[in-house]
Amino acid sequence: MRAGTLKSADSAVLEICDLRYRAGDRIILESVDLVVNSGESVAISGPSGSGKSTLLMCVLGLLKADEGSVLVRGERIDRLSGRRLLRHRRESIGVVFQSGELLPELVPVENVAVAALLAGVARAEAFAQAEQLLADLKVPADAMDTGALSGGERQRVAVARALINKPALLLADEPTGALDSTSRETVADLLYSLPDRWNCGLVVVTHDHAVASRAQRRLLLQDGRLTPAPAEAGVAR
Ligand SMILES: Nc1ncnc2c1ncn2[C@@H]1O[C@H](COP(=O)(O)OP(=O)(O)OP(=O)(O)O)[C@@H](O)[C@H]1O
Repeated sequence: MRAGTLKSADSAVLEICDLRYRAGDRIILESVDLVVNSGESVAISGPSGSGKSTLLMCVLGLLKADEGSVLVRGERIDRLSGRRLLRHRRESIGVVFQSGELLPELVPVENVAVAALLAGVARAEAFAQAEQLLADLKVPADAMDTGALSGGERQRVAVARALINKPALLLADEPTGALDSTSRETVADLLYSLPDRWNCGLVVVTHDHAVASRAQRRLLLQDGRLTPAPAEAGVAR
């Protein structure tokens, strides 16, 4: 067993145990517990400032919590740093942000392939995989720059980029926040189809009740704790 690896349930891709995070004298995460299995979708809602992005940053290993543990695919990501952290993140986690974080002057296939290239995949293979994914997600691969695509198309490119390294865990932070209602539906359809199709675990942070309600489990982050969301959670901002 490698250092920092604990034996965990076979299907658990994310295990957070008693996570506590404090910023100055303010407690952001009081005690957060969460297990996400492969093939499962979880939506997290909560008031603005409740710590949702902080929680995702802890899962990515970008913020170190004061106490508690975060295992991604059985490995203590909270104990990794430097290249080992980078590699575990690249190999295990895909991320979709609201803004897409794409380079507008590149065509979609370049934006997607770059994530595979960074993970060490050979150029021809990276481009072939990117083209396949974009065809699967019905986005033109190289007809125009990414910046010229619609918001929904750009978000599908962002999903393709998050998927290209076949992550066990997919994190989406407000993935539909910048979209109109039609594109929102399309992107939500796509995201929620992924746990089944790719057998990944999906965590969606969203204020959108309609998007949250499609997850298998809906949770509310409030007062530093995750609890099952009441029916109306996700509306509050
Ligand atoms: N280094 C820091 N020092 C002080 N406060 C911080 C620090 N980092 C984060 N915070 C505070 O922690 C709180 C949680 O922020 P976070 O972005 O995680 O909330 P959020 O639930 O994602 O909010 P939103 O829904 O508005 O995106 C905020 O009040 C933020 O100002």
